[in-house]
Amino acid sequence: MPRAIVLVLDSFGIGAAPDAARFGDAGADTLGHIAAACVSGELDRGPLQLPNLARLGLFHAHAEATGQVAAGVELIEQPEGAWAHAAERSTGKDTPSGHWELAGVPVLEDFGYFPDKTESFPEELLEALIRRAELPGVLGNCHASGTEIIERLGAQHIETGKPIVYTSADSVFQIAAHEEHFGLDRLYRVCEIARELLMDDRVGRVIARPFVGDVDSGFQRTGNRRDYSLEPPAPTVLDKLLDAGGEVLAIGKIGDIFAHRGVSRVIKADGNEALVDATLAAMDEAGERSLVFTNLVDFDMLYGHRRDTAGYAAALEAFDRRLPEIIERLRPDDLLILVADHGCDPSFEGSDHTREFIPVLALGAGLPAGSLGRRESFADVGQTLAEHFGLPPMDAGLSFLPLAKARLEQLHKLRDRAYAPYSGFTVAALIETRNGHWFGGCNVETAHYKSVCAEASAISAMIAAGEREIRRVHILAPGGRLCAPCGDCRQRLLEFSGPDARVHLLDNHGMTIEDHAIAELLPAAFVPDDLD
Ligand SMILES: O=P(O)(O)O[C@H]1O[C@H](CO)[C@@H](O)[C@H]1O
Ligand SMILES: [Mn+2]
Repeated sequence: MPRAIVLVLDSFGIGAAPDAARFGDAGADTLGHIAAACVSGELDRGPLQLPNLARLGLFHAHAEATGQVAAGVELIEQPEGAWAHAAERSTGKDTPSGHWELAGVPVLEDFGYFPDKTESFPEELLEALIRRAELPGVLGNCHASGTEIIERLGAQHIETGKPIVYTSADSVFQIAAHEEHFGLDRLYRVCEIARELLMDDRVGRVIARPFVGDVDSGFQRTGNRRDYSLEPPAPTVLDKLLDAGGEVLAIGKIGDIFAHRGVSRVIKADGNEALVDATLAAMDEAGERSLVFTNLVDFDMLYGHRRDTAGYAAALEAFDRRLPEIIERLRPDDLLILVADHGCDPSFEGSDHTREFIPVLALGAGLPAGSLGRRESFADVGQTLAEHFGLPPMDAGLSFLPLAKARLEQLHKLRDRAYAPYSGFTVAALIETRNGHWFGGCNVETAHYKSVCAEASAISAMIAAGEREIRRVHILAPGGRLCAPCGDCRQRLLEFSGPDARVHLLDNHGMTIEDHAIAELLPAAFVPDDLD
């Protein structure tokens, strides 16, 4: 029975996304700029050493995303993993939307933001918070970096008892307070009240930012951070796995990010090393049909937002050294996927996230090594997980697993049975419906040369069985060559397809050579509404 291990290297982008300019992030490249800084001499160190990530195809993915090989890197001949670069469909570039999209649910409705750099929060909001949480007032009320603002206002906070509230370009309301002087439980309570007050404004997260220390020794944030997130807007692959009797082990801040929905167990650990340890322990004990889902937060929190390129490089190398321990623990049916949730280029101006492609590095579950190209959405990861666990398909995303063996055998059989004595061009089509059922067809020729295409015959089988909605069509042509549906069949497929339905043109091994939205295959189509 399948298991999956998904690690999110928080903020590890691999090059500006096509829409980066809209976010003020043109030219961002977290990995590329770290690699360049390492060889430039400015960090007083040698080239970035990530041999194990390279073996999974990391630098190949980066090169395909940016058109350039990262500085100081020589691409290895044959990576062992399957690699891709993926763009984000969600409208934000923050942690919740990134993770939810990875879990199959892109967030197309925007979150609520506080764009003003100072006096950022509405007066009524702060008044309500002060009243309900019985506070003497608040400090901050601006955009800030979390470490800088506690240095600046920590002493005043201790003196006045007023918590520090701040935000950033993300949809966040952050509250920093001293663990001993203010109290950790009290801070959590204040955050819960703020969460309630910010529900209607769709603010993605309220974050508790406890710290310790004093003016003389300086202030340090602790591992007791807590995120109070909105709930994902639709069932994620986590929810679906749980519904189907599976288990989700949420390591680090994953539980918080999904508002504890679709999570069987929360495992907290402080820092990347401890998070990797927790992941290894979870891999040892996770049963069949489990998802081990880890967020490695240090890349983002300690280095990306702090614009610490040397620290980011060292943290990547430290993770790379632990990667073999994870790979060694994989069982034959396990699928390992390494991804990120957004970028946070440490060489970029400001201290915010950057809109970037993320790497998708996958290993196991029969996935052949090689490039999986550009993925149009992080949701491809969620769809892949749904397919891996045999769950009903997600509404968004495209699985990058090859067609399951049994389905591929069915396609080959259908193609063998095709009746094409005149053209010799045998084709098979396999339709997957929205309800998760499958219907096959092959082409049938006749002496008067008016043949029935494979797609048409599969559609007939679907309709005869009482189903009407196509989700995907898999097409296999002679020799596994590329063969797109003819004009007639595009019209037929469109008749029974929702906007997300796709056609996959497969090779003999069941890998997608090309895939298209069915709607895009027939622009300016004549559709049922035109008859009204
Ligand atoms: O500067 P700190 O407090 O680390 O905050 C950062 O962390 C938040 C959550 O990831 C981001 O929105 C960014 O503002
Ligand atoms: Mn972040």
